[in-house]
Amino acid sequence: MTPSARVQAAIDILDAVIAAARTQGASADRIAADWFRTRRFVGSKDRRAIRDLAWNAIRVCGDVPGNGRAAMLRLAQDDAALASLFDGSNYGPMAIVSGEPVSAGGIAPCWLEERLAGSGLGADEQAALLGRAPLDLRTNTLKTTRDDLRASLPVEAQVTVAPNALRFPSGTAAESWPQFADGLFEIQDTGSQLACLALGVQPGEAVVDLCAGAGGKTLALGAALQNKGKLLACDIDRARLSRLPDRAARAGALSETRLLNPGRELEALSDWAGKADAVMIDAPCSGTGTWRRNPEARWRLDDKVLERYHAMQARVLDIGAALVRPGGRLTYVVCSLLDAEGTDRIDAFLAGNAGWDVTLPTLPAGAPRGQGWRLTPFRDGTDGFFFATIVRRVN
Ligand SMILES: C[S@@+](CC[C@H](N)C(=O)[O-])C[C@H]1O[C@@H](n2cnc3c(N)ncnc32)[C@H](O)[C@@H]1O
Repeated sequence: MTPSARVQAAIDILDAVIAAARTQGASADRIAADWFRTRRFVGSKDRRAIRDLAWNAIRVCGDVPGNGRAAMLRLAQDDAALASLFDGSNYGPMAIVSGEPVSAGGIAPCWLEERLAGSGLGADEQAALLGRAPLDLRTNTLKTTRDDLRASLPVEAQVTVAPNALRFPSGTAAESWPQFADGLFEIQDTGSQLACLALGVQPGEAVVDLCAGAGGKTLALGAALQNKGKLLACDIDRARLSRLPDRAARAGALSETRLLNPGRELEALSDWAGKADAVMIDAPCSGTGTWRRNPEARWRLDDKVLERYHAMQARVLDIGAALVRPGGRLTYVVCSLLDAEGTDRIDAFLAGNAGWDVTLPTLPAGAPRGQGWRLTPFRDGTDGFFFATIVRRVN
């Protein structure tokens, strides 16, 4: 493909991403994957270049752009080489017309930038939300050690502050390595690994991962249990949860999965009521802490969407709390840095439920925020997370 044709391809993908953002349709990742699947003639170098162009354009447009061309023109404003590719050549974008619409820049829609600022995130912190994330993996300590894994890998790795983490440049194809097929590691951000450590799981405990999804955190909890004890992974999403058993088998992690009926979750969990030593609640959230990976997610948010998340967060907290034994604990996690989804949810829970105490984790990164702990891309070099651990009093 010519460089100009790559730009037009990125504009076409952007048009689809923008339409999907307006209608809560497919994610940008999904859209790009579908686009490339139906154009097998596009080689891997072209794919990478097209994707980089589209994602960079998404990053520089704070609010939903009018269309893909206006978004790409925003990127081209600070990049003369890119602007010169608007040359009207075959398969390339039409030449730039003076005065044509260019999307506004920014970190996020204005209302959302205000909420981030109100949640204690200054300009540097906000800008870092849109950086490029490295690729982190978690050594599966059920099968190997971090040092042995590191020595066996084809690419040089850095260690991070999480005890089992290794870090590689963005775009590293770690899932193609044989060590992945052998279950020696999982792809997991350092922040997510630290959030799992906050639950302090010990071998022999009875642990529930209430919002397990496809099991990213479940597998880390299973490794902490050393397969001694009980681990139950639940979710209301059949498709996500159904991916867990194969992953657990590859990792050699013992866990039971249980699909919950939305609105009737506790009926299916009656055997666990008041019995769990530890409950992980990786709650559904806006994902403001993962914009490095999904920058278009900020175009999908509005107050209604946020309110839906708040209701879901309150609900999973109530369900999880009902499972904790006296003296047991619960860690509430969101990959969002908005206080409304983090410390405010814990405040609301504690205001409505007597008999719980907050405990702060001891971790090698992050800092206290309200009733919990916060990790940020700018300060900690991880995805953005808030988590809080609360302990149920014995009487
Ligand atoms: C942030 S995702 C979990 C990601 C997963 N823990 C991981 O580490 O990959 C939140 C999950 O909560 C689930 N969820 C939402 N409401 C729920 C409910 N009432 N009970 C259980 N799971 C729920 C969603 O289906 C979604 O999979």
